[in-house]
Amino acid sequence: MRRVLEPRIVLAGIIGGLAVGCGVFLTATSGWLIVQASKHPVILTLLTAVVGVRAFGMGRPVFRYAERVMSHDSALNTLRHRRTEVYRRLIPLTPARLGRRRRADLLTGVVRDLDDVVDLQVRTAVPLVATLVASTAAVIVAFVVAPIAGVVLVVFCAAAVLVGLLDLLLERRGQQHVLQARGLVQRAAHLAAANPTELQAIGASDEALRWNDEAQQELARATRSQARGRSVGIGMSLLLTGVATVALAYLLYDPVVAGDLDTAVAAMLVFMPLALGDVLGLIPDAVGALARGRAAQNRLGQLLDQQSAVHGGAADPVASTAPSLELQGVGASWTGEATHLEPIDLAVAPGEHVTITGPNGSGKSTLVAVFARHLDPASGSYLVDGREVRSLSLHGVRELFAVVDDEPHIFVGTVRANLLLARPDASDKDVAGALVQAGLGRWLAALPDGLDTEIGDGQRGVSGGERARLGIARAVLSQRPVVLLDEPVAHLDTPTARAVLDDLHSATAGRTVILVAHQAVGTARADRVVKLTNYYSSSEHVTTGWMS
Ligand SMILES: Nc1ncnc2c1ncn2[C@@H]1O[C@H](COP(=O)(O)OP(=O)(O)OP(=O)(O)O)[C@@H](O)[C@H]1O
Repeated sequence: MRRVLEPRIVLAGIIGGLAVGCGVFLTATSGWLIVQASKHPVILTLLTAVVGVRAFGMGRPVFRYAERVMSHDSALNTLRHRRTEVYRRLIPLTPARLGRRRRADLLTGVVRDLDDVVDLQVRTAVPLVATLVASTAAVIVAFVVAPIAGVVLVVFCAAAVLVGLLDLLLERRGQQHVLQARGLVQRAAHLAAANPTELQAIGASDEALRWNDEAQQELARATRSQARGRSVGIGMSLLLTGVATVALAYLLYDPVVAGDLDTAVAAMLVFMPLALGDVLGLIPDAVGALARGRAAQNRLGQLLDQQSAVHGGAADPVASTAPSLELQGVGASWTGEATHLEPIDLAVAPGEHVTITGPNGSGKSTLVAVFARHLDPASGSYLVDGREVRSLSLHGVRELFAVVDDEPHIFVGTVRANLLLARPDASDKDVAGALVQAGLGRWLAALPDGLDTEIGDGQRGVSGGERARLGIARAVLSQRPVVLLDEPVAHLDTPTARAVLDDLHSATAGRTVILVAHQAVGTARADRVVKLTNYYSSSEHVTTGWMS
């Protein structure tokens, strides 16, 4: 709450209160002016009210503008800091604590949640402070002019707050339903869009479309029910405004209650609930944003409050060229409960090219995660250049490794920008050299704008083989001494996979390579093949005849 109600946001709320207050007093003064004018008084009597109407009329947009500038400036500033903080807290959790959600989905969810959290300032705090300021000012004026009008306005405001609480309750319930339905739509759409050929092959296209239809219908139902909740809130606010206006008119025109109150002043007071109705009408939207923001805050808390799966020390690794890597009885677990990598002894010499094979689920990717420092060993020792890895700085050790997975991400942007992620200060010559080494020389030569060619979603298509090679080119460009590859050719046909791996071994001569691949294609040019099994507590080593 302290982070939402920052001083600048409170100030913006007060300025917003002046803006909506101007609106309330503009309506009220207009009421006085119309009734007073109907009595044909001396024109000077009306001048003060005319000046008031002009001042309130001009004050409203000026204060509104000032409030918008200040609140948005503050919220964007908060967003900048919170995003940096969230990314800083996400990095140590990657990948072990992020579950099996696709990274893009996770990031989209985090960004959306963060927007909702920061919206608490602009969409909840500012309107609520503004409503409080304007309604307090209106109630005080009403009390001073005619206490009975003050009482009616207090009851009106209290009832509006109760309606706001009811809105919050309905909004919270609807929110949950909408989020579940949105998740369902996302999963169904992703299934159909990402696997059209596979679905066709197993004759499940119609079933996938039906699932999409059902998910959309569920989302429509959830959205309709949420909108119904909101409209109940808005309808009740309007009803309250009507009741308060009629009640005030009835009371103020009753001489027993109002005494000898001037009719023009009575008109001014009767207009007040109408004008306040507009102000209190901000409450349903504000509580909607409050429910969304709180739910987003909880989700982010659950994600970010997790303990990191890796812990490093303070010492820097000294290796600038390929380090020696050694696992002594290293086992690992993603969850801390089951064992996902049986204890293994494995020493990798500097510059050695090792291929890891084994059946599905034998822990090949887990082994890569341990090497890359994405996961701490659950048992045994992992030594880098003979030093226990947990005594070395996490950042320093991670900098030794270039990691390539089975689906290297192609960002929307130029070929150059996609490569420079690996080494931002690389020259065009280095970038082109890395592409040539990864077997993309002819591809680069055929690109219409060379390194400036746009690739990624909706841009120039990149085939599976080209994508795998782009991942390898990034690893080559990074100049990191150890390259870890987790099934980089998993989605390629055998001849293409062989060609890609051939280029990989040539491009990384002199560097250490640890490659997870299938026996059929990944072993030909490796110095050594290590086979993991599900059943034994040690790995089986097969040495091939080929040496780099
Ligand atoms: N991020 C993760 N979170 C939780 N469990 C995981 C995670 N990654 C892998 N596992 C579990 O660890 C075990 C070993 O999986 P791993 O992916 O390392 O095997 P693999 O040999 O690479 O399998 P595959 O050939 O199918 O890729 C499996 O039981 C898997 O469910």
